[in-house]
Amino acid sequence: MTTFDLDALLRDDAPSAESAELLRTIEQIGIVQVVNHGVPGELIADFHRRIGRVLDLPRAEKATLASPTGHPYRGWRQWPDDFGRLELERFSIGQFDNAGDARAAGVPERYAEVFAHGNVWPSQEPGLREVAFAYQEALHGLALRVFGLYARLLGVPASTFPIGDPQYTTFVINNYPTWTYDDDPADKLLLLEHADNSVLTVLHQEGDYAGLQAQRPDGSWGPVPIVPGALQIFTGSLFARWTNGRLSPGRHRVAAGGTVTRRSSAVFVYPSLDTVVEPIPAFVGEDGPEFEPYDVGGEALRAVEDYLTVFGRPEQVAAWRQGRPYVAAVNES
Ligand SMILES: O=C(O)CCC(=O)C(=O)O
Ligand SMILES: [Fe+2]
Repeated sequence: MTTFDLDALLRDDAPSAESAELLRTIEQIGIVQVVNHGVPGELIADFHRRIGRVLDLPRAEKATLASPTGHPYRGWRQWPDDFGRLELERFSIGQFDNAGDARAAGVPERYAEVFAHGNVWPSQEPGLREVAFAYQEALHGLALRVFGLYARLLGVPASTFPIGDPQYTTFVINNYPTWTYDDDPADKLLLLEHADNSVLTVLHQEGDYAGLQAQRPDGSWGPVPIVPGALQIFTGSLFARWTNGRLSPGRHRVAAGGTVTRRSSAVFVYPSLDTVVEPIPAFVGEDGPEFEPYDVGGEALRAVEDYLTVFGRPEQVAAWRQGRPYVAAVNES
C-alpha cells in the first residue's frame, strides 16, 4: 500500500505520477495513508497520551465514564462478542458539549437536539477536553484539505460538493484488546467489515501489528500497515454518493492480533446537518443517479434509535429509555 506525501500532492506542481496513483486508489479502494499531512506530531502524541491514561484505568473506574443517560455515542463503552469476550472499548466525543454550544456555533435550532446529551470528561484527566477538541479540529482541517485535493483530482472545483458550514463531525477512540483466547487471532474480527457513512474519515492507528484491513476491488483484504507518523483517510459513503459511485467508499475491518492494545482514533467529517447529499449532475451519466438522497441532519437525529433498533441489547434499550447509564457485561479474561 502506497504512502502518499500530502504536502507534495497539494502543491500546484504536484507530481503527476503520484497524483494519478492517488486518483486510482480513491476510485478503486477509498483508503489511503498520508504523511506530511500538517497535523503536528506533538498534538497527536499529546492527545493519545491523555486518552491512553483514561483507557488504561481499571475497568470498574472506566464504567463510571459511561454516558450518564445511556447515549451510545458519548463517553466510554465496551462490547462483548457472543461469548462475552471483550472485543472493543470505545470512547466517543460529541462535536459540542451541549445544544447551547452547537447553536452558538451556527447549528440550526432543529438539529441542536443532536447535542442534547453531553460529553463525558473524566475528572482523572483534567486537560483532556482542550486537547481532544484541538485534535478533533486538526483532523477535521486535514479532511478539508484532502476534500479539496480529491475534487481537484476529479477535475471539479471543491464547491461542486455543497459541504455546508459548520460541518458535522463525530469522534471516537477505539481500544482493541490483545486476543488471549485459543482461536487464531487472524480469524477473529474485532470490528466487522463496513464503510463509514461520512464524506471523509481521518484515522490514526497505533499498535504492533497490521490489524486494519482494506478491501480491494476484487473483494480480497489487504493490510493497512502501521506507518510511523502516517494518518489514514477513508472515503465515506457520502463522497461516493456525491460522485454517483466514481469514488469508492473505503471498506475496512479490524482483525485481532498483536502483543499490546491496539488503539485508533477517528474523526468522521460530514456536511452540515442541513445538507441533503445526492449525486451531483456532473457525475451522473445516461443511466441516471444510482443513489437515493441522504438527509444528513435527519439521519443524525435518528442515529441513536436506528442504532438501538439494529444492535441494542434489551438492557441497553431500557437504560436509554429511562435515561441511565448502560455498561455491557463482559467476562473477565
Ligand atoms: O480501528 C480502526 O482502525 C478502524 C476504526 C473504524 O473503522 C471506525 O471506528 O469506524
Ligand atoms: Fe470505520
